[in-house]
Amino acid sequence: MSLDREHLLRVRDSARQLYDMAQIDAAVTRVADAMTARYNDSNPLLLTVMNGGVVFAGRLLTELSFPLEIDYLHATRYTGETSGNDEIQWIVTPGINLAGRDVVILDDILDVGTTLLAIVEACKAQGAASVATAVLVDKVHDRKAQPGLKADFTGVEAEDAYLFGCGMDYKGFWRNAPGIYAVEG
Ligand SMILES: O=P(O)(O)OC[C@H]1O[C@H](OP(=O)(O)OP(=O)(O)O)[C@H](O)[C@@H]1O
Ligand code: HPA
Repeated sequence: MSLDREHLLRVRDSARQLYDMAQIDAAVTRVADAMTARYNDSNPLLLTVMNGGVVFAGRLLTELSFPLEIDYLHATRYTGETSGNDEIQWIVTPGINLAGRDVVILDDILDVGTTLLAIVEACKAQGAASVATAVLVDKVHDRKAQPGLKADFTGVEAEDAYLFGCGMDYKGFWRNAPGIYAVEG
């Protein structure tokens, strides 16, 4: 999507930083430690949800020192907008056979949770032995798809604002922003 450059710069410059990269890296290390405690004796398959999961996955993977495989999928329900559709759209499904595997889904954000729930169900339907979820950010509000819905591994919690940075986009941009930012106004 191409958007007015001035608008994009204004959104970035007026945003409020909620977490800087030092705080993000500390959170990623906590997630890595918790995943190590659970998967140290197995060889899970880590599935990154593109596009948003790319930064989280990149920073997490080198902190894990047990045998693992990676693959990715691309599912979206926001498609460059700031509010989502009820149905998720599958663009790429995992290339590796999930049957009998311990699968861990990696994504940037658990917002309503519709996306993660659909992906978990799809992995179970393909015969995964177990399916866990890991997100960099859990947005705190009472609109979760299921009451009390949580990921198995969570980096940080964030307030109920539209967020960007560390993989999360504002209308397709600023996934590259270093840290987590709340759009103002
Ligand atoms: O919990 P939910 O309310 O379902 O929202 C979370 C999902 O929304 C974003 O993906 P998006 O559809 O924007 O695709 P993207 O990864 O390409 O940004 C994000 O990466 C999560 O996958
Ligand atoms: O706050 C958000 N920011 C970016 N992507 C998202 N996908 C769901 N919620 C968000």
